[in-house]
Amino acid sequence: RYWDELGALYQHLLRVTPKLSWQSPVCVRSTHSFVFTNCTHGQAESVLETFHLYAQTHPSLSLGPQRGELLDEVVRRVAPSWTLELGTHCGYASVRILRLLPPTGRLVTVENDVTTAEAGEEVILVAGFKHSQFQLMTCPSKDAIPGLRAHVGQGLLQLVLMDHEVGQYLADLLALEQEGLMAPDCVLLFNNTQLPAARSLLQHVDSKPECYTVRRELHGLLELQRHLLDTPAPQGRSLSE
Ligand SMILES: C[S@@+](CC[C@H](N)C(=O)[O-])C[C@H]1O[C@@H](n2cnc3c(N)ncnc32)[C@H](O)[C@@H]1O
Repeated sequence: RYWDELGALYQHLLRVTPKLSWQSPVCVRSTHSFVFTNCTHGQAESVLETFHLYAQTHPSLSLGPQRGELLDEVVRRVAPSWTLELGTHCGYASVRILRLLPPTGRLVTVENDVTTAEAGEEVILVAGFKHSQFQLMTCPSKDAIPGLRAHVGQGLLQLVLMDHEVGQYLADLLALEQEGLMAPDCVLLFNNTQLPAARSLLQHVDSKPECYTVRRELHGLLELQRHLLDTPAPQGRSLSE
């Protein structure tokens, strides 16, 4: 029951303790090899179950089943044509998203670590998805976002999941706005918003009630709804309440 919290703490430690960062590739290789060896290839549900099995005995950076179910609910509701994920890791959330997309739905997922990106891409392919359904960009999010307009088109992102470096969330949200990438009613999910590094994002959202409504914040996963330009802002709650 505490693995999700341990995962968030582990991720936080990796960020604030550079000496520990050597453990990150070890975690990636071990996650990837466990999933690759034990799942039924071509079956997305089996890939997800194997991630869960791994997380029962190892710290994991994957979104996990609890937050994963919230993600599923959002993907089903939004049925997005274009989804952006920042922070692919071993492909757990990518697989969750891809298995629920409508037939024409596409996922762009961004991972800045080369070894991790290769592992994540292999897991997504092993789950049975094709390069025509997803694109993995291997670069920091701040470099990926400016090039996305040519790929995705203006105002077409309907779902964004930020699950990378929490301190980067606000800068990336502002960049998505500046590039005009999000649809007017785009839904945004931010993982680990309980961490202190998310404070600037939460303050920004609180200061822009005319732009964003907080739909909910559960298990550290914050869901925001961008407002349609021609409709009044729905009544949301303040994050500082
Ligand atoms: C918590 S893990 C993502 C978990 C993944 N969404 C899942 O559910 O399996 C965070 C990942 O973000 C990557 N990352 C961190 N900062 C990044 C950045 N600025 N741009 C792109 N990727 C980043 C890390 O290398 C790591 O693999």
